[in-house]
Order: sequence, then C-alpha cells, then structure tokens
Amino acid sequence: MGILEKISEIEKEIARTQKNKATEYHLGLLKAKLAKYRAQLLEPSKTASGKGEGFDVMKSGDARVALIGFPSVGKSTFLSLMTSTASEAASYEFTTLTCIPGVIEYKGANIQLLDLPGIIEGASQGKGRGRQVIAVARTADVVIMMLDATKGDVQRSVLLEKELESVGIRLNKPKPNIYFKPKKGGGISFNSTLPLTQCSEKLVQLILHEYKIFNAEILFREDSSADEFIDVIVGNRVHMPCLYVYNKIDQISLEEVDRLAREPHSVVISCEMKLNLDYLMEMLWEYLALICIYTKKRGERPDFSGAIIMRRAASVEHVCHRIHRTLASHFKYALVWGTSTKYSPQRVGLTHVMEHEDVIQIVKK
Ligand SMILES: Nc1nc2c(ncn2[C@@H]2O[C@H](COP(=O)(O)OP(=O)(O)OP(=O)(O)O)[C@@H](O)[C@H]2O)c(=O)[nH]1
Ligand SMILES: [K+]
Ligand SMILES: [Mg+2]
Repeated sequence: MGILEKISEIEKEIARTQKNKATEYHLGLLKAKLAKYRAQLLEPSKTASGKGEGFDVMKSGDARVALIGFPSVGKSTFLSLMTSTASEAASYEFTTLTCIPGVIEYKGANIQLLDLPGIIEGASQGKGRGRQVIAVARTADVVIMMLDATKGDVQRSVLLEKELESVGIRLNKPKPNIYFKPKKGGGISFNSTLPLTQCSEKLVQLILHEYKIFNAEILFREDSSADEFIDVIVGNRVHMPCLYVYNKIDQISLEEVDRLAREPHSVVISCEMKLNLDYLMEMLWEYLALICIYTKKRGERPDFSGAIIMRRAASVEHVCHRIHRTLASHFKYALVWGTSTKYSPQRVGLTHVMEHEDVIQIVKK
C-alpha cells in the first residue's frame, strides 16, 4: 500500500470511530500514525528529477507574506494593486502558475508579498501545484488566506486550513507548552503542572511507543491535547499568524460584509473598489509584529528618515547587532526615548526590550 492509501485508510477509520472515553486511546494512536505518514509525504521525493520543481524565490526585505487561496479569489489583482509588480489577473481559474514576488513599502519596511497559484482541496497530497505552494507558505512570516466574499467562504477557509494543517502548518495557534526531552535510558518520566482533561499518561505512553521512544522526560505545562503532544514529538511544525482576507465585498450586501468582518482574524476588502486596504495594512503590520526603531547620534536630532525594522520584543542587543556586528562588544550603555521607558531619555543596558518608534542613542566604551 502506498502512503496516500495508508493515510486515506487511517482517515476513514478516524471518521468512523465514535469519539468517547473507550475509543480515546485508539484514536490517539491513529492520529500518531497519521502524523507519521504525513511527515513522510513531506520528504522530498527521490524519483522526481528535482531541479526546476519548486518555486525558488529569494527572501528579501524585512518580512515575507504568502498569498494563499482558491483560484480566482483575486490574489494577483491584490499583488498588482499593492506593489509595483504586475501579476496577470483574469476571470478563469489557475491564471497564475508560479510564484510572483512583489514588495509593499509600509512604515519604512519592505514587505515581500508572494502571489501564488490557486490551491484546491487535496493540495497537500500534490493536487495542482499544491505542494509547491504549501512549501512556499512554510517560509512566510504571515499567511494571507484570500477568500471570495461572494462564495460564502467561511466554510471554504476551513478546507484550506486543513490542507495546511496536514503538512504541519499551524495557523494562529500558539506553540504547545509541553517540555519534551528524549533520553538514553530511565524509561518515561511523565508529569503535568495541572490536571489534564484532553490527554493522559497512558495515551502519552502509547503515542511515544508508536514513535519508538522508550526513554524521555515529559512535562505538560498546560491542558494540551494528544494532537498537540504529537506536534511536539514530530517537531517540524510551523506556527504562523494568518489573516483571512475576504475580497470582492463590492459584490455582496452590507449585512454580509458586516458578518464576515466579525469573523476571527478576518479583514474584508475590495481590490476593484480599493476598499479597506489601509485597515488591511494595519492588521498585517500587527500580525507581522514588526517595530520601527530610530537611531540618534549625540547632540543631533534622531534620524527619522531611515528606521531600523525589527521584530517585536527585540532587545537593545538585537539593535546593536543590526547596526554593526561588533557594536555589542563595545557597548557601554544606551539612551532610549519612547514608550519602552519610564523616563525620556532613560539609560538602559543590552537586555532592555525596545518598542515601536523608540529612539536610541548608543554610547560606546
Ligand atoms: N468584483 C470584484 N472582482 C474582483 C476583485 N478582485 C479581483 N476581481 C476579479 O476576480 C478575477 C480573478 O482575479 P485574479 O487576481 O486573477 O485571481 P487569482 O486569485 O490570482 O486567480 P488564480 O491565479 O487563477 O488563482 C478577475 O476577473 C478579477 O478582475 C474585487 O475586489 N471585486
Ligand atoms: K484567475
Ligand atoms: Mg493569480
């Protein structure tokens, strides 16, 4: 039996197994098996000629955003609208056949936006160009899942989310807070800091057994599920923020727009009428978790023309490294003006955490 058949067998068995206390272990085991086969699917195939297969687009700029969606939802129209790159748009499906990069300039940051072919159900198993598209999605900092507002797409977004889930991409989900350390000997040591309602020591043992792990230390720090535990063992999961963008709202009623806008993580837009694009950029900025830092030399005004773009929670040390490789080793202290400090300016050390629009002056030894 091929992997795809095995996967489909297990999926069928999961679907026909009733979920209750008695089947809990059986289901847990099935899920562990499923995750194992899915992982094999992700491995590069040995038979394929290899070259020219993937969409190799160089990473550039401060962050990368991938446009994922069914065909003809308006991904290429969006890229052409937001960047100086033109990507062909048309009313037929699968107009775009490869990965087309553009750059959005926003708040001094260069955000790389990737237009991609439309994907359909079964993409993760190689339908269409699904696997290449998903491989690109894995490299993004944020995924924009673009949906067609005229197609009642709340349900359809679930389908695509499942495709991404099945290859280890977790959208808008925090990493499970589980400590897991394989050992050389000593058996399984299992602990939890709170009562578990979705998983148990026995289930954990079974799952570990399936992965041929017989010695390990495990600590559940939250009430995680068996699926989340499997994610931790498998390890190559990508946790990624995702914005659900409903396009073509020029075609639906105000009530419908209002309803879609209230869905979690969603933004409603119209590329054709250029509606709500500012708000989308604000949300994207939030989801990318980028901040602007301005530098200032002693006795001079801050340089507001060139912001340093960093990730949220970046420290003074991170800023130093960005300015020059050796700066941190000559660092004496820094003066910071802005929302991260109580006083303006305030003298801070390397570990101080910067905030958006802070100004920094670095004093060397
Ligand atoms: N009414 C309306 N039509 C739109 C809007 N945005 C895009 N379209 C139309 O939707 C059709 C598909 O647009 P594309 O940009 O080619 O869609 P795509 O998602 O890139 O499609 P594929 O590359 O085939 O997957 C085109 O006819 C666009 O003119 C919009 O905001 N409103
Ligand atoms: K199209
Ligand atoms: Mg397109």
